[in-house]
Amino acid sequence: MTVETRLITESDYPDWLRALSTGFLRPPVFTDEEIAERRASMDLDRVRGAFDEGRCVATYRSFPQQLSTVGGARLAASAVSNVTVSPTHRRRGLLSRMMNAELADAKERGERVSTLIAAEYPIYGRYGYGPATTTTEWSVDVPRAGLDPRRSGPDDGGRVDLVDGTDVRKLGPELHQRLAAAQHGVVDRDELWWRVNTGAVRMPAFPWTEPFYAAYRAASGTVEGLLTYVADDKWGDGKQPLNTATVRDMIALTPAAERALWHFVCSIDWITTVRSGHRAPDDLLAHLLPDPRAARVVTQADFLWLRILDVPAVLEARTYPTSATLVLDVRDSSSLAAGLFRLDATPSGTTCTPSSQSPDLTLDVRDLATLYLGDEPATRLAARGHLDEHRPGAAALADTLFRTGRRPWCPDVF
Ligand SMILES: CC(=O)SCCNC(=O)CCNC(=O)[C@H](O)C(C)(C)COP(=O)(O)OP(=O)(O)OC[C@H]1O[C@@H](n2cnc3c(N)ncnc32)[C@H](O)[C@@H]1OP(=O)(O)O
Repeated sequence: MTVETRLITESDYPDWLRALSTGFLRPPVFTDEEIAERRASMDLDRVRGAFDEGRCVATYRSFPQQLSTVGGARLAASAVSNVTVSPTHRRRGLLSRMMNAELADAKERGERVSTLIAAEYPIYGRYGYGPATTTTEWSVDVPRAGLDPRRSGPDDGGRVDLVDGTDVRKLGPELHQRLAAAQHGVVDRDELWWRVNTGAVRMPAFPWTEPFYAAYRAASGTVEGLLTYVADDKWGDGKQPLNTATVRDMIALTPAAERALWHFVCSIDWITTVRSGHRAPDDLLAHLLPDPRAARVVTQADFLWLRILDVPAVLEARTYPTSATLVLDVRDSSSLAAGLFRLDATPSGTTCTPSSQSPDLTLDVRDLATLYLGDEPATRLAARGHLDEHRPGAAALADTLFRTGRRPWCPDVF
């Protein structure tokens, strides 16, 4: 049986969407309106499929993305999404064919990294991707948190106001730009993201529940935070409220905003549980509660995966807290990014160039991805057997160079 993998054409698109839903175990039916809406957001030059006797049996898409690195610079990324192979055609190498073609194209286009959110951990390491951020979700037992039940609002001169989706579409993009400049690991959100996530565009495959939105304004009058949450209207047999508030999105540009919005959602009458949604592992939430043990971690897992395509460009793009030199031997089974590189880092600027010196550290390109945004120290990678140290102290030096004060965080699934 010959199965062809290729970029799709306009006429393939409805069948491609059907295959995508089939692979994600969602009902494979679409209205004409949904087909048109989804088609408008896709650049067919970056949409691949596999075809068997004319029927689409695998899907794969990439789109241009900006990834915030340490220090606030944005890296041109190729974001990979919509990866499926129909259950009739699994484990015949279709994903590998589409992935290898797309990574070569991304490198050719000059994209520095490829990014994705992995459905399952074992899939993408073989293609040079490594987990680069961690996601944490907390469940807060509100009655145990110890917040003052008489609390009526922020005590810092700021205020929290309920707003609507139109306000969020106006306020959100600028707040998100500021978040992206301050927080490494953040990926950009386009206009469609804001429309879909405020209900302005609705897709039958993703039933919409209108959420509540709240904005925090500092005493200066500047909006510094936005919160989106839903509640489930649950009551106990004894007529006690047992509502869970689930946070869909929270942007907090300052610790004051973070504090005000967490305290707000944990103080809403009838809410006895708060689910935090995808947060950074070092989110302040637990420690903003008088009793931090009221916040229990319910999810802790890898989140954003990175595939470095251009080692010098990527290493030069981020900032480093101190001056040091390291020679890295980067291994890459596909040869897209392999090489020996000398990193001369300083707080005011960094160069990374091919080198012929003997290496201080050897690591696979996927482990460089895990090191890159500062989520995992080099010494821990060495302890796990993922990094070889050739010069004593080199791994500890890499810790100093790559670690960051706050952990990287990617708020979005894509
Ligand atoms: C970014 C995203 O979109 S994440 C979403 C990914 N999609 C899904 O999880 C949907 C359900 N799963 C699928 O559609 C498919 O199983 C896919 C896309 C994950 C894999 O597609 P396949 O065509 O079966 O993969 P392919 O045959 O190219 O496999 C390549 C290698 O990866 C391995 N592999 C593939 N999928 C998995 C998996 N889920 N777990 C472990 N190993 C896997 C294969 O065994 C093979 O290993 P080998 O090189 O040692 O022989």
